[in-house]
Parts: sequence; structure tokens; C-alpha cells
Amino acid sequence: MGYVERTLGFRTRDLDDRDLRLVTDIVGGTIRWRRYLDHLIGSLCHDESMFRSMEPLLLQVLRIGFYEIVKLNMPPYAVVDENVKLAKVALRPGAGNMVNGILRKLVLVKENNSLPLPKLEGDSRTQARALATLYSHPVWMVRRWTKYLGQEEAIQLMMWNNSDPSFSLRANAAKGITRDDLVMQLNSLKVPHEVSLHLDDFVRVKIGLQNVIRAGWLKEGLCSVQDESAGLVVSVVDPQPGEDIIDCCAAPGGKTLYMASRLRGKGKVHAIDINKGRLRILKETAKLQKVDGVVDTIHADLRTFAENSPMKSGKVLLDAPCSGLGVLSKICVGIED
Ligand SMILES: C[S@@+](CC[C@H](N)C(=O)[O-])C[C@H]1O[C@@H](n2cnc3c(N)ncnc32)[C@H](O)[C@@H]1O
Repeated sequence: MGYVERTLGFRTRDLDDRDLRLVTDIVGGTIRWRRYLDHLIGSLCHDESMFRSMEPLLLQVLRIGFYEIVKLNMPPYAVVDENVKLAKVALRPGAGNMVNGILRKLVLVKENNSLPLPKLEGDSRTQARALATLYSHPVWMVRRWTKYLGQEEAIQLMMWNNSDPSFSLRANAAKGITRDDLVMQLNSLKVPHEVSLHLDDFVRVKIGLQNVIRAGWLKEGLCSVQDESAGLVVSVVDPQPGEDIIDCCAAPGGKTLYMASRLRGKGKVHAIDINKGRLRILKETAKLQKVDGVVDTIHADLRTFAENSPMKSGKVLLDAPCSGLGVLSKICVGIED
């Protein structure tokens, strides 16, 4: 699920759809582009020490203003006005003057097409540092991707990471929900969507996830947020009613639950995981999604599990821990060096 949406939670309940999307975008965008924004803010401060010693809240207000002007291309003077007000309310009147001064400098350099950004030149280390700023990624990541993929592909990957993520929803067949039901619900919520080209139960959603959350469909287990890529893995396993399947690194259960729903009440998915807390989430979600009858959770370390347990199955899924770098656009974290 979108981490930003989840973090904002109830604080946004009084906003209309348009404002909600804007807030979500600003929060996600300022986190994603932090390195880039901080570089610009630092460059437009009088000196390095002014930037280094800036109060966190003031820096945050500036990041919002910079993001709105540079990345969202919002009307600059409205942005200055709003963020000056914000600084005055959040901090004190004097902070408004400072925000005013720095944002106006930004408006000027942007209008003159002279944003103080690093040039892509020099040795590979210098270029990596420039790319890290331009695309707001840690230097080590830029160096690793440039080495393995080449500069062009590394840039494409970083642009993808910083783009707005899209999500997929899976209709929960175990609760009698078809994709058509899900589409009808999305239509009634006015959430733009398109059906998956690859998976019968999936619908793609770019914006409006908050509306789905508010409608309670996720809480009631009628559908779940699941990547199509995860769904495709399950398609390869192709669970059939009556089968016994072992899911070796199962929690929090995205693939287990989809496999379970495809068993149509007959068979078992044996869900093994070393992490008790994550396994508990899996168990609770299985109940919510009405597949608990075909899910058997096993708290165990896979490295020793096989020695003590003679479990056999024709189908075994191993979704081992990974770096998580493939889902950066979705989890929207500030990635540090
Ligand atoms: C990539 S996640 C699995 C995601 C899951 N398949 C899904 O679709 O939601 C990897 C999981 O492996 C588990 N894990 C790591 N080492 C393990 C071990 N030695 N034995 C069992 N599970 C392990 C972690 O606790 C984590 O939940």
C-alpha cells in the first residue's frame, strides 16, 4: 500500500479529492527529491553554515516551496505567499521573511533558466555525485547502477524510481468478489483505473487509492493492494484446487494469500517465515480475506526447517529477502548515502 497514504492517514480526512492528491504528491515528492531540493536550497543560502544550521521545520517549509516551484511548476508567487504564511504559523514571523527571501531567489533563477545544478563532467566519481544530486539518489547507488547498467540506463532507472507510482488492486475471489465488481466500485468512487492486461483479478490504479481506502474495501478484505509482478509469480505457480503448496518465505503474505484464493477452498498453502510478527499479519489477513481455512502458518527458520520436517510438495515458492530497490518508487523513502 502507498506508504505516504498510510502515513497521512486520518489527517487528510477532511480534504476533497483534489487537495488530497496534492498533499500526497507534495509529501511524496519532497521526500523523493530531498537531495536535489537540499542542493538547490543550500546553493541559494548565503553560505554553507546557514544551510547546515537551519532549523528542521524551516528547512521542511523550504523543501515544500522548492518542490512546488521546480517540480510541480505551480504559480511561483502563490507558492511564495503560502509558504511564507506556513513558516509564520509553524515557526514565527521572522521565519516568514527568510522563506520569502530564499523562495524569491529561486523564482528568479528559475525564470532565468539558471538553476544552480551540478554539471555532468569530470571523473566517474564526480559524475556520480552530480547524477546523485540531479536524480536525488545516494552516490553508492548511482555508482553501482552506472557500473552494471551504464549511465543511460541508470538515469532511466532513477527517473522511474522518482516517478509517481501506480498500484494494482486484486479482487478477492475468496470473498466472492470478481474484477467486474471491483471495476463497478471504482467507477462509483470515480477512481480512474484500467484492467490488467495480464491477470484476470487485477485492476491498475494510478490515483485515488485514498478513496478506495476510505470506502473500506481493503479493511473488509474485499480486495487488496498487490503488484501485478507479485501476481505473475503466482500465475507461474498456477495453484489448483486440492494442491498442497509450500511458500518458503511467506510473510507478510501477498503471494500466499493470492495462491490461497486460487485454491477455491480446497488444498493448503503452508506459509513458512522466520519473522513471528510478519507471520501474525499474514494470519490475520488470511482470516480477513476468508482464506484462513487453506493457509497453514509455520514459524520456522527455513535453513533448518527441512532437517526436522518431512514436508513434501510438488510446488514450492521461495521468495527470498531482497534489497527492495525495485520498489523504491512505491515505498517513497528518503534514500540516504
Ligand atoms: C521478500 S519477503 C517475502 C514476501 C512475501 N513472499 C510476500 O509475497 O508477501 C522475505 C521474507 O523472508 C523471511 N525470511 C528471511 N529469512 C528467513 C529464513 N531463514 N527462514 C524463513 N523465512 C525467512 C523474512 O522474514 C521475510 O518475511
